[in-house]
Amino acid sequence: MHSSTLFSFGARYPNITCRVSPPVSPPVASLSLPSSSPDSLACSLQCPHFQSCSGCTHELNLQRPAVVDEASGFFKRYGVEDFTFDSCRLWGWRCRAKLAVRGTSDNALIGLYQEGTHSVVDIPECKAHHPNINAAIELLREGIKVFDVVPFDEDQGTGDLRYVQMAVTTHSTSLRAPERYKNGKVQVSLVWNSRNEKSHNADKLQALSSFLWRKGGPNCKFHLIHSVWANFQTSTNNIIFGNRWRHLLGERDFWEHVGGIDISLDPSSFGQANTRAFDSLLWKLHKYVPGGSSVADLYAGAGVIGLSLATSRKCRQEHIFSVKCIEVNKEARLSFEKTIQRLPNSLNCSITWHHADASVNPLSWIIGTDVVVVDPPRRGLDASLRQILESVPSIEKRMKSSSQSTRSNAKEEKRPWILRARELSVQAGNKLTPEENNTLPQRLIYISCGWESFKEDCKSLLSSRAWELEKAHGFNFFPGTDSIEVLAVFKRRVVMKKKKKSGVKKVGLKKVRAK
Ligand SMILES: C[S@@+](CC[C@H](N)C(=O)[O-])C[C@H]1O[C@@H](n2cnc3c(N)ncnc32)[C@H](O)[C@@H]1O
Repeated sequence: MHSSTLFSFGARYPNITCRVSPPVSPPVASLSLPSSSPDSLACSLQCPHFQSCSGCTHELNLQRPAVVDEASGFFKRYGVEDFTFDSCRLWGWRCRAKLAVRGTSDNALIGLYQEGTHSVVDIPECKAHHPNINAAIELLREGIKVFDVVPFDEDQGTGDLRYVQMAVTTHSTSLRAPERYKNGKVQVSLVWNSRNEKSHNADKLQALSSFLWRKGGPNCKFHLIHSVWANFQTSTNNIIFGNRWRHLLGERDFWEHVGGIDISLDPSSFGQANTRAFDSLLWKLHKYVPGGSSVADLYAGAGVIGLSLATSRKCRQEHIFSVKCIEVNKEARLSFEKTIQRLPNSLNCSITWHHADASVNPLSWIIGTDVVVVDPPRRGLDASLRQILESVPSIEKRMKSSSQSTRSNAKEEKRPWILRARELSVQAGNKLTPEENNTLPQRLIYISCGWESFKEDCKSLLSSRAWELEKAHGFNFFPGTDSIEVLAVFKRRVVMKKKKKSGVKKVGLKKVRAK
């Protein structure tokens, strides 16, 4: 029997309830719905901006993007028969949005680019956004008008406000659990077209942020705004954020609760847009990391995956666990440092975060671990890391045959990038970093938001014969698109030892016979 998931969403959304049966058995393909079936209409986007906005590409069957069938077939070919897909929340799932601000102060356009253009489409009724993001956008629009804030003009490089990032926190322990999601509060980051807060248009920035706080802050009937930040960016390229951030109003720290831990996310660090789906993925992930493992979390961001694993119950029972997080964006360190302050004191585990590029000498990060978790950007694994993962059996063989341990090599480490990464590391947990040993991972967990690059990486890893696929799960991280998040579990391939040709015995036998 299939278990069912019930979806519904609040007042601003079409009053639709959609019942979905996750395909466990019979196989996924046989459960796919024809595109015109009543179910596919029931789970349709119903967004007035569909087609003009580039955010969503698929209007029907939100509960089951077409790529799920492809993924199911792909995994089946590689031996995983029981691929599962978690449909998650279908509307109002996006808790983090970066939106361009263009047009005029009287008629500001706040939204995404039209596909293939630099024309911004206003999306006040976006069905993917958490409803409070839409409410905050309306407040912002009003403020832009009242204070004559000039939206950015890309051609001229003029104007005040370039982009806005809206991030929703649903972590409010003063509310009952079912109330928390819909009462999420919005952290607003205004990307201001100036070098700093002393520029000529700074008074408008102050006025706009005070307006947002006055109209949406804690003294309002509905407390909508969590905080207001400014980011200063004057560059002419397409990079959204500049390097300078200023906290203007409201709470400085932004907390969310996923995978069993409170996580702090600064506006400058990477955060998953679909908070609830990410939570489901993390709980599933816990199952695949045995207690007592040493884990490398590569492409770690603020270390959410590694820290969630470190606090999983298994770890606390077994008391031997280490987690190394490797991340190239140094801004994420601050969020990691705040998050570890809320971890349980009793955590008997070594946890480190390293500011490093996982593609540079990747062996140094995976050596001494049992489990490697990778969560790369959409483009997939860096080639150097993939090659090292594929060479794990031969490296292991070489290490076994060599009497010199890599640990003694590590003592004399002189490579500047490794030394720099060690200097910039942060340590947490009651345990000191365990002595490095020469173990190499037995399990690889690949979390992917880029299906096409994942397929290539997966085929390459499997054809190296170092790994085999054990399990695979999909999560509906981006309803309205044909993208999914994949959690794939690989284990080291067991190489059957060839039977020794018993040459000597045969010779012996022959000899016996000869006698
Ligand atoms: C998809 S995000 C995942 C972040 C984190 N695992 C999470 O769920 O919050 C990918 C992360 O990889 C980082 N990254 C990209 N290239 C990297 C590299 N070569 N080495 C280390 N980190 C990298 C990015 O800065 C980003 O934080």
